[in-house]
Amino acid sequence: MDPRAASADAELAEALRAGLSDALPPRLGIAVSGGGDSLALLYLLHGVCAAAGTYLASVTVDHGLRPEAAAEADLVARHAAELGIPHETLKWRGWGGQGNLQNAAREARYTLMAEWAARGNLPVVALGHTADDQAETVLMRLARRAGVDGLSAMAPQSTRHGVTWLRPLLAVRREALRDYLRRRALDWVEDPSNDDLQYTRIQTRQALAAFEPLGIDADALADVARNMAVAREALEEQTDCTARRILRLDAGAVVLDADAFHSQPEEIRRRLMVRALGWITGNPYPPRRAPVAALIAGLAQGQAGTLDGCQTLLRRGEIWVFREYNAVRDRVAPADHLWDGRWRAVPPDTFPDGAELRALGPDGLLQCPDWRETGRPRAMLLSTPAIWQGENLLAAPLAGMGQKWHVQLERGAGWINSAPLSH
Ligand SMILES: Nc1ncnc2c1ncn2[C@@H]1O[C@H](COP(=O)(O)OP(=O)(O)OP(=O)(O)O)[C@@H](O)[C@H]1O
Repeated sequence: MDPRAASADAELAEALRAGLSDALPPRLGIAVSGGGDSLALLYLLHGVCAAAGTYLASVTVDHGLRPEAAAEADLVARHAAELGIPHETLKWRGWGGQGNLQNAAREARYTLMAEWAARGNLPVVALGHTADDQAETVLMRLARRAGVDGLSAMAPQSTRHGVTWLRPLLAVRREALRDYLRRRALDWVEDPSNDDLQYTRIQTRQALAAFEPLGIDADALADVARNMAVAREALEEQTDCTARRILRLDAGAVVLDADAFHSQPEEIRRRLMVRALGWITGNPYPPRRAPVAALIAGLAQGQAGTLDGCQTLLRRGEIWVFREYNAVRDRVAPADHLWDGRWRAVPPDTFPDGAELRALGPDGLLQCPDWRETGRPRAMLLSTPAIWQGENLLAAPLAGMGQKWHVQLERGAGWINSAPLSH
C-alpha cells in the first residue's frame, strides 16, 4: 500500500479509537444502511473488534420505500459475509401514509433495531454518523433557535429503547470514509434521496457548502457541538446541585424555595422548571423557551400559571408545580391500573368491584374534611388521584381521606434529580 494511503488508514483507525473512548463491550451490534459511512464503519470495526476479542453482529433495516432497498440490504449482507460478521435484514412495512414519512421510518428503524439488539443480547449498537451529519444537525438546530442543549447536537453515546447507541465517527469527515472504501475498491449505496431537495437535511448539506468560504465548515460546526456538549454537562451539574438544595417532591408535585429559585441565573431557573414539568408529565420533549420564561416571570410577580398540562403557584414562599386539574379531569383507569402515566393505588386488601382511579376534583375535595392538614394547596389536591366507585369517593389518600388506601408514584425521583428525594 502506498505510504499516503497507509497513513490515511492509520489516521482513521486512530480517530475511531478516540471516538470509542471507552473499552469495547464484549458484544457489539452495528447498524449498516449500505451507505458509505456505515459500510466503512463495518470494515473499521471489524478490525478493531477482532483485535479486542469483541463479538460483532450487523443489521440493516429495509424500509421498503424504494425498489432498490432489498438489493441494498443484500449488498450489506454480502459485505458482512465477506468479513465473517453475522447479518440480519429487518423489514419495515408499517407506513400508513399519514404524517412525516422520514420521521416514521426513523422511529420504526430504531424500534426494530432495538428489538434485534435485545434478541441478540447486544446492549450496545454502533451507528455511522459523521462530522458532516453532526454539522448539518447543528445548522438545522440553529434554524430552531436552539440553546446549548440543541446545539450539542448528537451525543457520542446515548440510550434509547433500552440500547446504548454509539457514534464513534462523529469527528470523522464523510469524504475520509469514502476514500477509505475507494482504496479498497468497495462499493457502497448512494441514497437517491440525496438529490432530492425536498428534505431539509439535503438542503442543509448544500447550504453548508456555501458557508465554507467563511470558515463555517463541518469540522468547525462539529467542534461547536462538542463545546456545547461540555457546557451542557456543566449546566446540568449545576442544576443537579441546585435542585438538591432548593427543591423537594411532595405527593407528585415539585416544591421550590421561591427566593432561592429566583436568585438563580436564568438558565438554571429554566432548567429547573423544565425538569419539574417533565417529571410531572413524563413528556421527554421540553416546552419551548418563551412560555417557560413567561411562566417564571409570572411567578416572580406572584402570578399562578399553566403550561404543558401543569400548573404553578406561589404560596408561603414556595413555588408549587403540579398537574393541572383540567389536564386530568377526564382520565379514568380501573383502580388496579396506572393512572396519568405515574400513579398506582394500593388497596387495604383487594380492589372492590368497579373501583376506578380519577382525579379528586372539587366534588371529591368537599368530601375530604381534613385536606387542610396536609399542608397542600387546594388547586394541587384537585388533580391528585382518588379512588371512586361510581360517584362514591372511596379514598383520596393525598387529601387525608381513606387512610387505609395508598397511592404510589411509579416515576422515581431519578427523573428529576440524581439525588434521592422523598415523595
Ligand atoms: N436502513 C438502515 N439500516 C440500518 N442502519 C441504518 C439505516 N439507516 C441508517 N442507519 C444507521 O444510522 C446512521 C445514520 O444514518 P442517517 O444519517 O441516514 O440517518 P438519519 O435518519 O439522517 O439520522 P438519525 O437516524 O440519527 O435520525 C447510519 O450511519 C447507520 O449506522
